[in-house]
Amino acid sequence: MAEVDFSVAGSPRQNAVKVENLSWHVAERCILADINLSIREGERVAIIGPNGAGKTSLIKCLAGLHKNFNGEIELAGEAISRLSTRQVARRVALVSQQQSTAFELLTNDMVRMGLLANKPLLAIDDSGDDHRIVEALDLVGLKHKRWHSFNTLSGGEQQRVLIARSIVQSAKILLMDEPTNHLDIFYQHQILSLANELNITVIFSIHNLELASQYADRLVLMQDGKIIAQGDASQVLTTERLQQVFKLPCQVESHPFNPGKRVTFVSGGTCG
Ligand SMILES: Nc1ncnc2c1ncn2[C@@H]1O[C@H](COP(=O)(O)OP(=O)(O)OP(=O)(O)O)[C@@H](O)[C@H]1O
Repeated sequence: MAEVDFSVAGSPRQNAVKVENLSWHVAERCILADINLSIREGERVAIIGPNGAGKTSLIKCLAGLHKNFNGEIELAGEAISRLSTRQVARRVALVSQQQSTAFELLTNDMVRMGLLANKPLLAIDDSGDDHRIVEALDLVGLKHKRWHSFNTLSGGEQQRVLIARSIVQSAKILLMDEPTNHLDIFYQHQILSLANELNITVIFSIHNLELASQYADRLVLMQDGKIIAQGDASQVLTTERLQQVFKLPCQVESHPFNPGKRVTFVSGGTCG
């Protein structure tokens, strides 16, 4: 299958992320191969693809969680392999799939963790820190839950707290691994709009192709650990390609209410 070229003519913005010839193996198994990707500052990129395609693995590589990869990953022009954990945390915030904590942490504690990218672990909070936590919680509409136990919040509220954490972290790249999982339709839209309103680079993996096309400037389609297409929704979400990747007959149309695509799969059918 031919790879769709993606280029932005005359863009003055520098790359937030540049990935060259990335591969990642576990034991003898190749999980990611031949990954090449350049993401501009402020771009919103959705990583899509079937189960096991390598979306989470790629996001973890970009977050600095997998260190034993081959190839090169640059964050704002610096090779990730030359950055300390704290330096990576100053560049990248990660919202991973919603998880309860083993400890009884308060919402405030979860958000406060974002401050640690920029200050020593045992440093005492000053009034500026306090203000930033409140401001971030206010932005995600959860100031009133500041002193509640994180584990008692709903899935959507927990995701918003993790976004508040990334706001106080002040990273210029937000990575989100399936941020809409377990969320109702309202919160799915709310989380993705909120992320886009931050005006930073946002890279998220997602199964819902319509949300991907609605909220991302660019889609990156993965299959079997490789990028098989990237570009805007019209370039990537073609009937032929989706049928080949998802093994179901489908129809792709312009969405009637937003600039994205409407994709309908026919259940029970077989394809490819
Ligand atoms: N640490 C690991 N050790 C061994 N295999 C792994 C590891 N991490 C990922 N894999 C394997 O790599 C493949 C890709 O996994 P990954 O979680 O990246 O896919 P994904 O596209 O995010 O899938 P999903 O849509 O199901 O979340 C899977 O087959 C998975 O089992």
